[in-house]
Amino acid sequence: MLRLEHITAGYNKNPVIKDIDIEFERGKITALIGPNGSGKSTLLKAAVDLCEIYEGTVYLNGKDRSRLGNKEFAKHVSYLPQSHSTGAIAVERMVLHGRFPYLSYPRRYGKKDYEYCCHAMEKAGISELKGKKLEELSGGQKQKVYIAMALAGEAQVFLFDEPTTYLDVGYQLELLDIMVQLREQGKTVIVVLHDINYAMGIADRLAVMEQGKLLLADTPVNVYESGVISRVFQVETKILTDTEGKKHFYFEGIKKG
Ligand SMILES: Nc1ncnc2c1ncn2[C@@H]1O[C@H](COP(=O)(O)OP(=O)(O)OP(=O)(O)O)[C@@H](O)[C@H]1O
Repeated sequence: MLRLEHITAGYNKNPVIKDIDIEFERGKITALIGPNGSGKSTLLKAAVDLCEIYEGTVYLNGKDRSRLGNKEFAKHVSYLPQSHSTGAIAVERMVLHGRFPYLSYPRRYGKKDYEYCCHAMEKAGISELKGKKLEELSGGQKQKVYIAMALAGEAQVFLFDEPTTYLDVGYQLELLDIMVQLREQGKTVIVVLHDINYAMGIADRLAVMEQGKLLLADTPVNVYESGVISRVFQVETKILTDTEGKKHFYFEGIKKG
């Protein structure tokens, strides 16, 4: 579906991620984890051509991304960045922007666009905010608007960069559920998460980054058993099994010595 083949990418001629080689399959959730500054966001940006690519190729369904037009690519790949600009734009208008790649000349939103937009606002729990201006919203409400914008399209691949930021715990869990639903619909989900338990809970695969390199991409259990999490985050970890047999990470403390 989406493949990064030996990608080296960064900013201002400085490579940040190096020789990243990974394929994201249809109907699977991959959680990207790693310490601050390890290159998780840059990996997502490289996939959507928002940083400089020095080596390697991004493929979507076997086609070289650089040969697909931006609009064609955006039809299939939806990207939710870590930070957003805010302005005086109304919520519904903002969510409608998620329909932009699907518009043909004369670029007017039609009935179908409003239906997708309405459904996405419902999913994100912001229907009652649709007439408000973005600048009037709280951090969490704004984040939901951007989530709705990502959901308003008809993409096959979703890239979410720390989507739980600003959200209360109830909505964090709802968002995880939305990602699981996307997987059930056969979509590809790639999500940067700092909460390892969330990542363990929903991901088919954890991809661990450190200093711009992809160390390992494997099932959550295999990643845990490899000891890599404890090493890259410099923490002592344990897996606890709850009464329903679900496994949870427990961070005992900072690694000593
Ligand atoms: N626009 C930019 N211009 C120059 N350097 C950048 C830019 N964005 C990120 N970097 C650098 O690239 C490196 C990796 O940053 P990136 O945001 O990809 O890491 P991350 O793993 O997503 O971090 P975090 O967990 O803190 O969000 C950092 O050293 C950062 O300073």
